[in-house]
Amino acid sequence: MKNVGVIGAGTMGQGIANAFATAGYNVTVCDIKIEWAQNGINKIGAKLDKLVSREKITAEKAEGIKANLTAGEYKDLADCDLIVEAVLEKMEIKKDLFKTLDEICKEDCIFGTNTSSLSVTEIANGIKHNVIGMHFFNPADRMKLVEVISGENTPVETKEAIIEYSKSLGKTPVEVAEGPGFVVNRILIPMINEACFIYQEGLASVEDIDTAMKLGANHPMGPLALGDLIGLDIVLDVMEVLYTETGDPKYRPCTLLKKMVRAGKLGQKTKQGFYSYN
Ligand SMILES: NC(=O)c1ccc[n+]([C@@H]2O[C@H](COP(=O)([O-])OP(=O)(O)OC[C@H]3O[C@@H](n4cnc5c(N)ncnc54)[C@H](O)[C@@H]3O)[C@@H](O)[C@H]2O)c1
Repeated sequence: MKNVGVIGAGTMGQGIANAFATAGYNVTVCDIKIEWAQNGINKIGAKLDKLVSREKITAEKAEGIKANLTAGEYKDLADCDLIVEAVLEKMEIKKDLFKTLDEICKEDCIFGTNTSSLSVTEIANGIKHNVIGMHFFNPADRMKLVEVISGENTPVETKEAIIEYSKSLGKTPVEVAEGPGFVVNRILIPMINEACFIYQEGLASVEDIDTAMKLGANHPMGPLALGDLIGLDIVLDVMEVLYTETGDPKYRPCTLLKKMVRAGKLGQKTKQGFYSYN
């Protein structure tokens, strides 16, 4: 079975590592410290144990998945066929990481980035390995979509390989050419921003905006509750990327959104956003 390295053992890295390990890949998880990588693996283990106790999977299956996961350091990634990075959404951090791995990984190893908004072409600039966007959705072990984003210099064979990897995880890949926000975030995040404007203009209450979109558009969740779930800081970050990359005023972030982020009202993770979570 192929060897996969997952870098960053946070929210997305855990889900991505879980998805690959469940599909039978040998997965090495890295983070800034090996203890943090191990901590991420322990959290995946706890999630699997919960599924066993709810009789969703067998204990044998859970142990098999756990056995496919190892915490490692970058030097342990030399034999990897694929790297998927899920470190912080900062261009310099992603570029530095791939520069380091460029010297370690075998020549035909593909470098996948889980970036939500950054330019794949820019991340790949100066890197010898082939780089591609492999954008999972949260929770990555359960959500079915993978956006496969080719940068300007991504070879067709690399794109085809990532489509096959995605299918092997039981996911549905969608091909996207590089553009800010790709498909999902280009549609979803401005919708949340628009809901912020509607609330800011006093046109409807938070609850009524969410009810309107749930019952009127059949969305499982209202846009403001969804913003709270994603994190309003992330929503703002993506709006700023859309705005600065395109220069199009239709992507200007709502002032209320900026104010809430400055006030530390980021949604569920700070227990206060459009709703209170105490
Ligand atoms: N959270 C989401 O819903 C979501 C969805 C799709 C894509 N993404 C993208 O996935 C990436 C990770 O997001 P997240 O929500 O998992 O973040 P997170 O903060 O939960 O996890 C990031 C992890 O990366 C580690 N890290 C930071 N710098 C590192 C470095 N130089 N080397 C190794 N590890 C490093 C951190 O210690 C942390 O464990 C981002 O690019 C984000 O835009 C996030």
